[in-house]
Amino acid sequence: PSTNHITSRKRKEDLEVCHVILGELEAHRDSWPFLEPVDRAKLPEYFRVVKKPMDFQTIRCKLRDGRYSCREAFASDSRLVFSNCLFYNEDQSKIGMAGHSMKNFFEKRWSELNR
Ligand SMILES: Cn1cc(C(=O)NCCN2CCCC2)ccc1=O
Repeated sequence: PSTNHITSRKRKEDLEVCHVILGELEAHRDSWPFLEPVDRAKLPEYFRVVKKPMDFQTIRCKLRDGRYSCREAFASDSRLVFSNCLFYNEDQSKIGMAGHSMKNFFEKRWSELNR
């Protein structure tokens, strides 16, 4: 039995699931609004209302830097991308529809890989 939060093998398995899902999110046709942080210069008001901005590039860097302790921390940041989007954008807007599409895709794949 390991002493740390999760065994190194479990941690490795956790991170593999995250790499698989993140790759699929980045490759998805509806990922375009989420690939990079919202541009503070173009949309300053975004940062006045969205308290915790998040995007796939930031998640990729955190994953690469070993800053996710477990797969649930990765899932939490992924869900933050979608909740920010649905908070800021109308459902029927192009970005709002992309947010719904990507959220549904994420939750389906997350449940499949965690069954
Ligand atoms: C997630 N999200 C993104 C934006 C946005 O403008 N992203 C830039 C999208 N562009 C497409 C091609 C280059 C960049 C606005 C509101 C929002 O909630």
